[in-house]
Amino acid sequence: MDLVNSTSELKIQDTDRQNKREDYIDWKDYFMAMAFLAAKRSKDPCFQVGACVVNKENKIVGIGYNGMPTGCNDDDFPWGKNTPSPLDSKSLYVCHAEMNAILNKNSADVKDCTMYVGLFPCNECAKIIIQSGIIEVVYLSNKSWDKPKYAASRKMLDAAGVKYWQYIPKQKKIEITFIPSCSSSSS
Ligand SMILES: Nc1ccn([C@H]2C[C@H](O)[C@@H](COP(=O)(O)O)O2)c(=O)n1
Ligand SMILES: [Zn+2]
Repeated sequence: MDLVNSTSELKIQDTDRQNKREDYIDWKDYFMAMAFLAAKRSKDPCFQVGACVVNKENKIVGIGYNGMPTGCNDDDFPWGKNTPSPLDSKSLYVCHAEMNAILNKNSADVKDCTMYVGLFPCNECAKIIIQSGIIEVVYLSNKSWDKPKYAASRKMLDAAGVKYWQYIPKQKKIEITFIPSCSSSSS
């Protein structure tokens, strides 16, 4: 790029920086993205699920992902499924993302909060969601919708008046680059 072009490009960028950014992510994409980022911590080889609990002031009060309970070493406990012995199957051990997000809360309680989660909650998580006072669940995928545990989950959430709805993100992808933006505005 020659000097003239790069100077005019800089001028355009400087003018842009006088105004508020318009391409920031909205709250819902932000909270769902936080759930997806948390999921990246999961060691599950098949499903990485994350959940993010948000209060009425749009503050995150809990975040979690699916993983082995504290003290149960990820390398010693099984990650397989449908094993000859059920004792060797992850499902008896893994704490679901929803449960972890609620238990990890940094507030006194999660009453009247909304949960953002990558997968629709199972029946066990629905019980914990209801008992914790969460009033809304926003989920992205409902891949196992017809399985009994998800039907039971809906039945309980409906009875308890917990609202749930599928979120369609505004953007397909949110990229994180570990390079500061506005780095050329040195003066
Ligand atoms: N809403 C959900 C659903 C599943 N998980 C976790 C639990 C396992 O690590 C994995 C797959 O579960 P499966 O369908 O095989 O019982 O995903 C979760 O955290 N939250
Ligand atoms: Zn669950």
